[in-house]
Amino acid sequence: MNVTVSKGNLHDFSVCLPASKSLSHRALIAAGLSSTGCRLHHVADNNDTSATMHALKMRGASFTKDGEDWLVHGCSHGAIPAQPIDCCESGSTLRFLIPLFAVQPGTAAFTGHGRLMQRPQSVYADLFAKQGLRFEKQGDILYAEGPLSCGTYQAAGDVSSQFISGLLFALPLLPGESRIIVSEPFESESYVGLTLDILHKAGIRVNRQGNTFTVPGNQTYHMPAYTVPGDDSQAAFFAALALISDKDGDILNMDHDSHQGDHVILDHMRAFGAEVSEIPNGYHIHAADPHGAVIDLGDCPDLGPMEFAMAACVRGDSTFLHAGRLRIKESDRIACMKEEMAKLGCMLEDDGDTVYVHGGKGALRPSAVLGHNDHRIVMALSILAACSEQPITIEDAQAVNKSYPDFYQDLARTGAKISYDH
Ligand SMILES: O=C(O)C1=C[C@@H](OP(=O)(O)O)[C@@H](O)[C@H](O)C1
Ligand SMILES: C=C(OP(=O)(O)O)C(=O)O
Repeated sequence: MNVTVSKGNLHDFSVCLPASKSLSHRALIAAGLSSTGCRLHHVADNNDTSATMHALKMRGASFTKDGEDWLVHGCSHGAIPAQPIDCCESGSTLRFLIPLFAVQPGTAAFTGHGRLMQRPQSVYADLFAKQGLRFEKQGDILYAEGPLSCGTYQAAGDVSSQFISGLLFALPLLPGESRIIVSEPFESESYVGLTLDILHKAGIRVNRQGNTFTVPGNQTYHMPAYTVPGDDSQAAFFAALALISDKDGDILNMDHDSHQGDHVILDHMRAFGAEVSEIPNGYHIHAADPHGAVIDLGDCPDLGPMEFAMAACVRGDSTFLHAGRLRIKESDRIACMKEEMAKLGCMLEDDGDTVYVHGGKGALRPSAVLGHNDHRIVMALSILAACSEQPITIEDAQAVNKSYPDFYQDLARTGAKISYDH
């Protein structure tokens, strides 16, 4: 699908964020492991969370829709399906579920689409090899053998926190105590915090001392009823729109007490010269004095694409530190943003782990841009287009379905002009 976006009648706006994708995955998993049954409210409905639900069904959980809620009946030790488990394009689904299917004997097969099966699995590859278990990719199928043993798991912290979250979900189901020791730098650490929050709600005990997580075995999940909060990662798009377009934006369904690492978007917005104030159920963003900033993306990589684009439109240059892992997401988010922003006349340079964006861009050069099948690239480019007098066409725009299927409906409520070419 191609979508053409321009400024149209852009005005002050109010947008209500969808439910958090990260917390939805976690709540679905904790519920899918609870045999006591559980009601989940406001679960994010997108391709990634559907992949997690589908995989949990293959493991033996059942999900029934009751109005807006999901009623979940789970099981702690599920079946290993004969068919490959299709994780679609979701890194979270694949990395959270590999160890869960490996708590029992047998070999589970996983597959995926887009770039998923090329994204790194080195942390699990090493851990499975140490236990003499098969962990092997043949074409687009990954085979992972169980049973994992209790004991000590040494895991690199600089590839993806999703490996640590995956182990934290699975190790409580093993018969004895385990320890995970994460090496520095421990990047995207806040996401492990979200996993611990959900485990705690589900009655699972984990003792954390620094980078060492001690997990008693033989535990049982009891996920209580839970409402998934709004998605702070998605706030970046509309906060950036407010800053670049000089329209005031109310961003609703954003928890004031959020533990999501991407809540830091509010601090980033202040660093870029926005005034941010608390309002009931969210935040008000006002572009006071937009200018460049120095931003650390180590704990919040998903904010990168939108912030690169925003940085091009403000006065002065910006620097993004610890950005290297953006290369191993749904696309190489540094190379893709560089390529697409160049088409619009914006300049991004990179040097290893650091990205530099030259600010001060006035009118964007009208051009068709590619979304590279990456939802965050598509949404970042669409926000730039919504600030442009000239229409800009974004190709591959259906990628928004990965995390935010209603993105264009919400963008249309800001007054931006949007047309679709299916
Ligand atoms: O645990 C999670 O929900 C996620 C962790 C992050 O990945 P990394 O840990 O690989 O950075 C983030 O980029 C991803 O979108 C969601
Ligand atoms: C990287 C992302 O998700 P995942 O790793 O789950 O595919 C994302 O949502 O930007």
